[in-house]
Amino acid sequence: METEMQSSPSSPSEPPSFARTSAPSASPSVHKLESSSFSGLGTEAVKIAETGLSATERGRHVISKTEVLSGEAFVLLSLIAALELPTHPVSKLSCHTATFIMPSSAPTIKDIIVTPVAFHDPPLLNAVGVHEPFALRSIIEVVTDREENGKAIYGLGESYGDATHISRLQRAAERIKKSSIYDTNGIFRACAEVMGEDTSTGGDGMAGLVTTASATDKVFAAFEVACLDIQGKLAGVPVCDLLGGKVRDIVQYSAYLFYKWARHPGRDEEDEFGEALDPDSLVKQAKKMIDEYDFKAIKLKGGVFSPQQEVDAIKALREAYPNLPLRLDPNAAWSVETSKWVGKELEGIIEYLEDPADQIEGMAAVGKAVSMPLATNMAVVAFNHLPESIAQDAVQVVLSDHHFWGGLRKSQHLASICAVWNMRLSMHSNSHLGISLAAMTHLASATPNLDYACDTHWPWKRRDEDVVIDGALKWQKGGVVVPTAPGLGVELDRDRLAALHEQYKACGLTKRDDTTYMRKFQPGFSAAVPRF
Ligand SMILES: O=C([O-])C(=O)C[C@H](O)[C@@H](O)C(=O)[O-]
Repeated sequence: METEMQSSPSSPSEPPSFARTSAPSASPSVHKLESSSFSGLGTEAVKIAETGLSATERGRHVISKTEVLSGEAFVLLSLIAALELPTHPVSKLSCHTATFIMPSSAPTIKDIIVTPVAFHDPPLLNAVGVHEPFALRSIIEVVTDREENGKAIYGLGESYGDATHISRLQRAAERIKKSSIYDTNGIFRACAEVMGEDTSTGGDGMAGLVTTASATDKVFAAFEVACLDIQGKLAGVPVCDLLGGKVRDIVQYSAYLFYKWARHPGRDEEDEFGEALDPDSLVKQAKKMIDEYDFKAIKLKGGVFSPQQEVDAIKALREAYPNLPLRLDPNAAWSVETSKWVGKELEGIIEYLEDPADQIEGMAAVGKAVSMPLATNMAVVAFNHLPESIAQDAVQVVLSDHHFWGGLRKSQHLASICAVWNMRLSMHSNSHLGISLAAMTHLASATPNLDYACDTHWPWKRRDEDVVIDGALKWQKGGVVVPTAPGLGVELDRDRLAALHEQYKACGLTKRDDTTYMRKFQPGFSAAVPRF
């Protein structure tokens, strides 16, 4: 333990004022507690220290003094009582100003490892093209300076796998080393600084479907989740407890249907779902997913075929599943007029229509003409989009996504804003692995108004491909049981991580680009909106 007392010329009559400052980087685990004046405290401290009592007894003695001492004085005397200071150095406390250097209880970030991975992805069709044979992600391991059973305590995050995004994560990782794992505000500032210096372009990780989210929030989110994972592990509580406690034991997800090809052209592997290019095959797809997961809501990714075909598909799903809420999402592929037509056709059939038209203005125009709520994960994807959207009443449901809304706590800020402005909340997803599913589940479990069934791409992932040890995430009744183990509740499987990293290196992809891939097979394909 290091203690340091320094005198200074400040007036003894000034009230004590303390500032807790981060220690110099050379000694990251140490914090300074400074006082400009300790008028009268030296005497009190000496009296307590000289009692010869044990630390616990000295603590009690300090508590008995709290009625007469200011808060700052109480802090100082508590330190003396608690920190086993030997009597003789304390007796030298005849100064009026002091700086204590005490060991910090906050673990700091010792290292961050960002590992790009690739996992198999079926040829799922959307408005901008078709999924490539591999989905890319980045796995973020934040390693602390603390150990348990001889192993460093670490936290996990998961994010996009585009090379540009990975390079941003790596640069931010260097900047936030030595930060306290509790200082997520400081980590955010460091990410903002790094992004302020960034000149790279692209890296959205979503094939151009979401381009206006905050790059800082995207970089920060992965580190925030990892820090919360560590905080939960250290406190012995699940992440949902750090977010206010779970309000539901199971987080519901929707059956996320896609039009799809049977296999990637030129590749042998056929996935378990087969082709789905018409209403009947989509109903079959829904049945397969619902039989396996017991999903209680259905979402269809549209924007692929003519609006009439997609309306027919929704009507077929309604017939097959009369009681399940339905949603249709064409990723802004329709004009305002087409959107209005679809809205009228599907009145009373779908619970919300997701991103029918482009931008806040397009959504607001559609909203004036249709009766169902409009949802978005394209028009409103950052906090600075909210005022305009609210002013125009452009959307009634925001699809949160902690990967681009700045992590779990900022997603909860979004939830509060939605509650105030009478908007509802759902959750968006992209192809992802178990770390993201755990984070999504903790967030939704602890956010009371995030009460629509969330989106997930989980059923599209091969069961044997992940980076976490199997068994922690349990599917039940259409949802994921909120993990109760400390932190996110998932642990890294290093062999699987290594295998998916090798797959990343071998697959030759460096960014998600559904459009270029689609053009290999349909050279005239255009992702420009509106397509219909
Ligand atoms: O709801 C959405 O817009 C999405 O899920 C975006 C995804 O990237 C989806 O379109 C996909 O996986 O093709």
